[in-house]
Amino acid sequence: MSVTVPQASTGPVDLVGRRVRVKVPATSANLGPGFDTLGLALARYDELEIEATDAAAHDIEVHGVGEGEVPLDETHLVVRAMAHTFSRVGVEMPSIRLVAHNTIPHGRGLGSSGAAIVAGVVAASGLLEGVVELSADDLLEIATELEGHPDNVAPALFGGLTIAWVTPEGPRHKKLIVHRGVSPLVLVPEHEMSTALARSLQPQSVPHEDAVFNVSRSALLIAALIQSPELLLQATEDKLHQNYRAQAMPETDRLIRVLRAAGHPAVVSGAGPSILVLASDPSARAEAVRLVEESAETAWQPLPLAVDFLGATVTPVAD
Ligand SMILES: Nc1ncnc2c1ncn2[C@@H]1O[C@H](COP(=O)(O)OP(=O)(O)O)[C@@H](O)[C@H]1O
Ligand SMILES: N[C@@H](CCOP(=O)(O)O)C(=O)O
Repeated sequence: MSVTVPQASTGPVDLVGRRVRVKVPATSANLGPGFDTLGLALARYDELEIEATDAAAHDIEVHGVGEGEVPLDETHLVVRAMAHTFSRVGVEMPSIRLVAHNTIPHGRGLGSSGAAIVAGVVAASGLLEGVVELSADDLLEIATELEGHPDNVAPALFGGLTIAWVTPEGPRHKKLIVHRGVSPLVLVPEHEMSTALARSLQPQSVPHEDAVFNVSRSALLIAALIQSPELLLQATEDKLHQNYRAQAMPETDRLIRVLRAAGHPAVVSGAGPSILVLASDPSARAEAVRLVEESAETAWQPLPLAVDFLGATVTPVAD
C-alpha cells in the first residue's frame, strides 16, 4: 500500500468537527464452492454517523442489532477498524462520537463483522479526506487485514457479486453484475455460530479430486450468476467447507439437503448457520420458504433480499 501523508496536516486537531455518514450492506460469502473467494452484497444495512471530537474518550451509541451486547469502548469492532486504518496511514486517530443503527444479524453468516470492519475503514477514509487518499485496493487491503479473508469485505465495500483473491501485493477484487433472474433468499435461524469456530473445523488439506470438483463448480458458478441462472443448482455444489462444518450446524445441513432435493440452489451463507437460496424468481423463493417452514424444528426467519449494487457509501455531513 502506498499512501502520501502530508506531515503538516496530520494530528487529531485537524479532524475535529469532521462528520461522516456511512452505510454498509450485509454480505453472503462462499456461495457454495467459492470458499474465501466469492461474495454477494445484499440490501440490508448497518448505518452509522461518526464525528471526530476533542473529547477525552470515544462516545459510542448502538441501536438495533448488537444493542446492549457489543462493547462501547475502543474494543468496539468499528472503532478497532478505524484505529487500524489511522495507524496504517500514520495519522493519530481522534476521539470519536459514533451512533450506529444496525440491522445485519450477528454471528449468522451475513457478514456482520465484515460490515463493521468496512464501516470503520471507510469512515476513517472519509474523515481523512483531503489528508490521505486511499484507493479501492488500499481499502480492501486494510479491511482484509482485520477480517482475515477478503470474501465478505470485498462485496461490502464494492457491492454486487465479487471475486476476491490474494496476491503478494495484497488482495484484489473483480465486481460483477448478477443476472436479473437471481432472487436471493436468506433463511436466518435464532441461534448464532461464530465464524472463528466454523473455521476451526476446516482441515489443513483436502483430497485433490475435491479441489478439482470445487474449481469446476466455482468457475461454473460465475457463468450461472451472471448469465445462466438455470445452472445454479449444479454450480452451487461444494466439497471444500460445508461438509466439514455440518456437525456444528446440523439443522442448517438438513434443511439445505431438503431444499436442494426439491431443486432449490441452497448453500450455507458465509460460515453459517444461515442458508442462502439463489432462487430464480419470487415464486421459487416462496416455495423455498414453505419447504423450510414445513421441515424445520426451530424458527427460521425468511429474508428475501435484493442484491446491493453500490457497496459501502460514505458521505460528509455538514453542520
Ligand atoms: N456492527 C457491529 N458492531 C460491533 N461489533 C460487531 C458488529 N457486527 C459484528 N460485530 C462483532 O462480530 C461478531 C460476529 O462476527 P462473526 O462471528 O464473524 O459473524 P458474522 O457471520 O455475523 O460476520 C459479533 O458477535 C460482534 O462481536
Ligand atoms: N469464507 C468465510 C466467510 C465467513 O462469512 P461470515 O459471514 O460467516 O463471517 C468462511 O466461510 O469462513
